[in-house]
Amino acid sequence: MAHSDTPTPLESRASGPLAGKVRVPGDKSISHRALILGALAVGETRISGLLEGEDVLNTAKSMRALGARVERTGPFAWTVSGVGVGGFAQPAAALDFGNSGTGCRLVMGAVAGCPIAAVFDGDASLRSRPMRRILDPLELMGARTSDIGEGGRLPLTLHGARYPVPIVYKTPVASAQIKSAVLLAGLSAPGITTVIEQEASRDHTELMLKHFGAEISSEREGSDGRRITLNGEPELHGAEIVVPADPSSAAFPIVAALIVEGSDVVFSDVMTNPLRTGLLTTLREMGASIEESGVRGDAGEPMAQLRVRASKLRGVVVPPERAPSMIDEYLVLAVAASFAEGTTIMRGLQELRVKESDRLEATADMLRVNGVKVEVSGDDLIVEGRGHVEGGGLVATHMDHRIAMSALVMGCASDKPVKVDDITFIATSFPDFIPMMRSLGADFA
Ligand SMILES: O=C(O)C1=C[C@@H](OP(=O)(O)O)[C@@H](O)[C@H](O)C1
Ligand SMILES: C=C(OP(=O)(O)O)C(=O)O
Repeated sequence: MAHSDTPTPLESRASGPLAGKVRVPGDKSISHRALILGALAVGETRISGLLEGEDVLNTAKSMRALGARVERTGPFAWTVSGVGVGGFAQPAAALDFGNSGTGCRLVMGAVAGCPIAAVFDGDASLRSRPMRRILDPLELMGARTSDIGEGGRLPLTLHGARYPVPIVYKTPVASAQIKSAVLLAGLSAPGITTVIEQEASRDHTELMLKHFGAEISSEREGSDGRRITLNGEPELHGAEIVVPADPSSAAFPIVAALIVEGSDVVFSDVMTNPLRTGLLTTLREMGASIEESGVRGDAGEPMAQLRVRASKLRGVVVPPERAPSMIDEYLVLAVAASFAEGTTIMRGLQELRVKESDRLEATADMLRVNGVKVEVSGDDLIVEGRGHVEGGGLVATHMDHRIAMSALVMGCASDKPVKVDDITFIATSFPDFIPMMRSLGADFA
């Protein structure tokens, strides 16, 4: 683990209006994929705006361990010289993905198509997360596992397939990590690999594979789903990647700006891929003032400038089919809902239970210790907003960056300060969160 193992607490107190213009760090999903596809391509990939958070740095290390040349050439600027599809070398030591589900699961897919064996491991949070959902399809494609933890968990050894077979795979849950693992393994399989999802999940892997020269197409399946087909054994060519700002990171200062009276904050280059904008849709339904301008695109990924002004929010019902497009944003949405007038019901949140922590319970606890009335009913989260939050609680972050950031955002506008027990995991996805929030006017001490 790169960060200190000693927990570092922090307190967030009500501040004056937040104001300024910021660019939050590069998108985490796109950053992982740029490194992995760069490593599987022939030639050089130049990445600008890479997220230099611990999750992504662990993926960079794993790509080096698998034989790619990965170099940092300047702030957020990286080059990768790849080994070609199927060309990974046997790593000398275990691959440690720290806290990162995405890094671990996508690299499992990439390794599954190469005739090598690699040990996958991570921290206590990652060791508690389910891996069967990834291993099941990879085994159908010819990979095998040994020395595997109880219940199909880390650590485990993955033996890639010598002759990978293409499959048609229907994902059991909407998960871009499962879809991406199958597609990355499918790169080494002769013929067509198909992934069918009942509800579309983020499509960054598909867009980036196309950008690197793969033949991949996607059509609608049912009302919300997709059928993705990939032609195996392509030659991927090194590419230029500009990583837009991460909407899942922007979510924290966006909610802070909405709840702190008088705030007016501008966010540049925020990725607005429609499969990631469920939070913006929901906040607008709640009455949030979020103006979008200067929409443009790069390699199929749209981005825009967002201007967010403090707003009176009201409770809403968030339908379950919206979950894939805002799966990492429910924690901070629950904070916004606590400051709204009226009840917010968020439906269909079962996937929150298998993230860095059980986010359904941890979110409810975070609100409860700060005096908010909240209920978990099956897989739904119900928050009673009263227009203000009492605060005064100590929030347990459970090795989860998004709990830590959500609680600190809550303290920006609560009546009494909110304290978190440990901020160290924020470095996994948003290393500059604390200085950036302070630059906008937040009072963290
Ligand atoms: O593919 C990705 O980059 C991600 C997919 C999501 O996970 P699931 O695929 O498990 O839903 C999300 O929670 C994670 O932060 C990033
Ligand atoms: C769920 C998350 O990430 P991962 O699955 O990559 O650990 C997250 O960043 O909220």
